[in-house]
Amino acid sequence: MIDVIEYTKLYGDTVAVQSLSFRVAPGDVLGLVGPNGAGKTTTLRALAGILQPTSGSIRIADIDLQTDPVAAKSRLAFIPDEPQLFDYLTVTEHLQFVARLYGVRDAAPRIPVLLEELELTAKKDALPTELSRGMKQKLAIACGLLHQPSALLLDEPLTGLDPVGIRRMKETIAARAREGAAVILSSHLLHLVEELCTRLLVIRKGQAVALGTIAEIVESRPDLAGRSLEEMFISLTGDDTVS
Ligand SMILES: Nc1ncnc2c1ncn2[C@@H]1O[C@H](COP(=O)(O)OP(=O)(O)OP(=O)(O)O)[C@@H](O)[C@H]1O
Repeated sequence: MIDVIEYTKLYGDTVAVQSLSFRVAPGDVLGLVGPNGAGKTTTLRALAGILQPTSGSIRIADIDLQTDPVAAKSRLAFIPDEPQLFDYLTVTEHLQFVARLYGVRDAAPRIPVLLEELELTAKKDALPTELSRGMKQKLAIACGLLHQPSALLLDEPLTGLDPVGIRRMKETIAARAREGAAVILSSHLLHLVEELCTRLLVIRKGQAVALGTIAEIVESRPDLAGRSLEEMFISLTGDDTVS
């Protein structure tokens, strides 16, 4: 479960996110969408405990991220759009290191299964410099999944993946939701969002302009009925939505 209550983040005078409140239940995949600069990355970094809120609070699996950050962070995984890897650790060593950090007891049998799921078995002894962009992305995701997080935060997870990799990544994300993770996925790829997400949060200029299933959003905005998600996005994030 992910709970965001009146979250606000200012960078100096810039309001990046304003009074954002939403909940992601176990098994839900929330699509976080909005134009460039809308506040998506700021929101994900806040949920990962990297950015302190200016005001408001965030709870991960019912644990307050500000008052008990270590416990809350141990229940989540944040996979940023640019994979952050260690230059001198191989693929397998990355996973072994993460297993130690998170105290994963059954890492030894789980690592080969994850490597296979993410098509990295052949590269298990490779260093990051020997991996393609897509392989680095897959390794970052494998590291995030190893401790079976209750909350999974993904920023543009398909960047750099080939068509087979994209299909497998979608299956990987959907499988984690089926197993009970609360997933937030930020992407500009609206077809991915439409396929994978059970609910949408559309933000613009740091404010929520729509939240719910597509049916719920259409119910509150009947003018959007029959429109494609792309048309809905353009209409919801257009200049007349937020003053
Ligand atoms: N470190 C920072 N210092 C100052 N302003 C920032 C900082 N990071 C982001 N911002 C500002 O906060 C706002 C939200 O940025 P954010 O990166 O969250 O947007 P985004 O929705 O992820 O955009 P994109 O789709 O382009 O990745 C923007 O106005 C941006 O310029």
